[in-house]
Amino acid sequence: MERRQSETVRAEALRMEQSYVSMLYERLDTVRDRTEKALREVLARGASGTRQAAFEREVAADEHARRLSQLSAVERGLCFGRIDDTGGETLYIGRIGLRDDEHESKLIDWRAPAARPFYVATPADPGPLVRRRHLHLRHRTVTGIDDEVFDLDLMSEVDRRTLVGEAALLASLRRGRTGRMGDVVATIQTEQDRVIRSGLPGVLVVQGGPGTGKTVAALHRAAYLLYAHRATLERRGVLVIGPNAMFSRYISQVLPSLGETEVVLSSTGELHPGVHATEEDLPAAAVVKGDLRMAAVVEKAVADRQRVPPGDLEIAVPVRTSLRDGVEVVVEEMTVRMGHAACVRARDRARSLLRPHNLARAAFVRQLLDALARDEAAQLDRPVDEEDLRHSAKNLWQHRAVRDAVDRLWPELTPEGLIGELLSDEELLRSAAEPYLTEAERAVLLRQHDAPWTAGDVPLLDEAAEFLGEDDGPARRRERLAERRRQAEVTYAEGVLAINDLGELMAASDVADRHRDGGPLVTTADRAVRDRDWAYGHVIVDEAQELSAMAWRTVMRRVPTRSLTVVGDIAQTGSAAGARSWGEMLDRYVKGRWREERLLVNYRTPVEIMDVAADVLRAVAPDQAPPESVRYGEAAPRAVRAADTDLRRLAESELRQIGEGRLAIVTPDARRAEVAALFPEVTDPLDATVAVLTVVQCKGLEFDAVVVVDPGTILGQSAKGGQDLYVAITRATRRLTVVYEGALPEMLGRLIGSPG
Ligand SMILES: Nc1ncnc2c1ncn2[C@@H]1O[C@H](COP(=O)(O)OP(=O)(O)OP(=O)(O)O)[C@@H](O)[C@H]1O
Repeated sequence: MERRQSETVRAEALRMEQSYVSMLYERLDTVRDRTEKALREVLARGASGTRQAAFEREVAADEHARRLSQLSAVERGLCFGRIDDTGGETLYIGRIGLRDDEHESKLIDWRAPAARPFYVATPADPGPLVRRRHLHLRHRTVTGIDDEVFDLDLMSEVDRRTLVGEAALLASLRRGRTGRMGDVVATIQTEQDRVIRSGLPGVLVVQGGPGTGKTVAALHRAAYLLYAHRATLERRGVLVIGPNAMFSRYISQVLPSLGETEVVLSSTGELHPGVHATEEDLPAAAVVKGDLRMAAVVEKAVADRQRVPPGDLEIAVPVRTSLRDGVEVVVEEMTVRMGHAACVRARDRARSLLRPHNLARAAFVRQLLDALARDEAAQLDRPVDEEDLRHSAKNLWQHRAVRDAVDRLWPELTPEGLIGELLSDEELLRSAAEPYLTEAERAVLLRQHDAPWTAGDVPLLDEAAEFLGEDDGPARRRERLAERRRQAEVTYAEGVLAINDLGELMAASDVADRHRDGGPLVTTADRAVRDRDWAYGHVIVDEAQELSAMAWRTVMRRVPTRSLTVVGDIAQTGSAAGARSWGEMLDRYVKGRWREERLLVNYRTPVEIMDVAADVLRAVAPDQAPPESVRYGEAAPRAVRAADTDLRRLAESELRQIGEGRLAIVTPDARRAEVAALFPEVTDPLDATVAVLTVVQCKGLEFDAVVVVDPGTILGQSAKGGQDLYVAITRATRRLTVVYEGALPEMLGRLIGSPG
């Protein structure tokens, strides 16, 4: 009887919520229709008219198009929560804010201050709330509700619980993995909310064990910051740096699902425009490349390319040429000279300008040509007035031999050219590195000329770019011209915005950038990725424990304001050049000015699997505490002997167990190819049902079931092998199998009951 009554109450509540949610979707449709209509009208106005009219049309079209894509992005799960407070007020929380025609608020954006109680109320500290309700939607239908009633009389029973919306959270955690991270806007937890809404300025470090939602919280933080500081961030942009391109793809859908499409996702191997470094260095090379001494090595490598000849500079140049059969041939040559001491002076003077190498080159060339022209005039017994000298210098510059000589002495260099040659030429490397690196350290850097770029090369390329500067040739001139044109557009845009009273809503420079020359629209994100010197408004670094000291220099250059979110786990550091503490990497830049938030709850890995991981952590990093899991799993983790195991069969049976989910097989680096060959159908690991990955590759990802192959070799493959095993084990959301060779490592003893 009582049960039937509560079912009736529930059905009534569902009906009520459905009617509210239907109203919200109707409203969304209306706003979408209006925006679409406005866009169509603007486009229908055609391309004719004054420059101002064309400009206004472009601005309006772009704004409508952006709004439209945002409105489409929020279709799924538009509204997910409701709060009722002690004053009798009810608010609905959703992906965006919606108002009715009377301007009354119908849906609160999750990022608005008014939505905050939804995320921070706990039974122990409910704030003004009497109830929090989670709404579950399938398409536009309300399929369920979860209530938490903050009834003070019941507090003693529940006040130990700190999970927000526990039922909704657990339902979300139990879902099978899709290969792409999803947003968690409906179930953000209080400790994560603190991270997400922490202020924009300064450096926030988010330290937390595996599965504590560091990545997902950092991405929601990006969306929050864009909402709360749109004026600042839309112009300068937000950059999210992950460990590799696969990780960037893994997280790529979170921000669009929150209606934010303009955040730049990059990886440490892609921070230097034009280079996509996918390879990893061996640990010994990674350590040397990541060391700050490499900045001095690169500086010396540049200085080494500013040469003087061992004696006088002598260049044979044609004096007379004639045409034979239409081909110009040299009939007389002369040798023009510049004394050794003068060469040294020219080099030192060019260096003393303290300009980057490619920019100082012009000064060196000028002095060289001047000296050669004087010598030429003296030999030909010509008078030397300034005008003549300029003329003969210009003539000399036309000669191939002169240009070749200059290129030998002070070549125009690209970062790729400089670093590529430095690392593959024993002599260049010895000269640049001898003062700073030992012979053994130099030896590990040396590699083949055509070796692919590694992630560890990228900070070196970036460093080189600093010392080389852009060349002052045609590219630079084009750039200056473009900048002047841009300035003119900004002035023009300011005028247009003032006339139309839009000045407060849009920055003229943004408008000018997006509508310049009627060419393709250029977003902040587009411009930022292409520009090495771009200064972002905020940078989020994920898996930040892996960055070397040199990589931090590269990151810091991208954000002169030092507004950063640094996300990672010191206990998971796998790179030999990575961080042992946050202070070690950050104090150099922001000593005493970085703040830390800790995330302590693991939402990914069930208790039974986390117990195994905790044993590993205790053995390899006893000073680090593992996070606490929020739920129990469905199957006990197990260990099986490799000798008794057919990996393909094991994979098939795991896949049967997890149904729709995904399986990862994590192998030692040296065994990946051999294991991957057993699963030839695997293409993109993110889309495959079976992904065969090394530990580096699986970092940051998660899978319903994980098979760890040969843990003994993983443990031994580097000084951080223990951390690697910890990472591998904590990728599992439901099932873990360890396939071991010989004896099971002692730290995994729990898997077969007793150690040994
Ligand atoms: N509040 C939440 N609601 C629902 N799911 C959550 C929540 N927080 C985290 N998760 C889920 O937990 C899993 C782990 O999150 P995430 O990958 O962000 O953790 P992490 O701390 O970055 O882990 P790692 O250090 O191992 O890479 C993800 O599936 C994420 O969606």
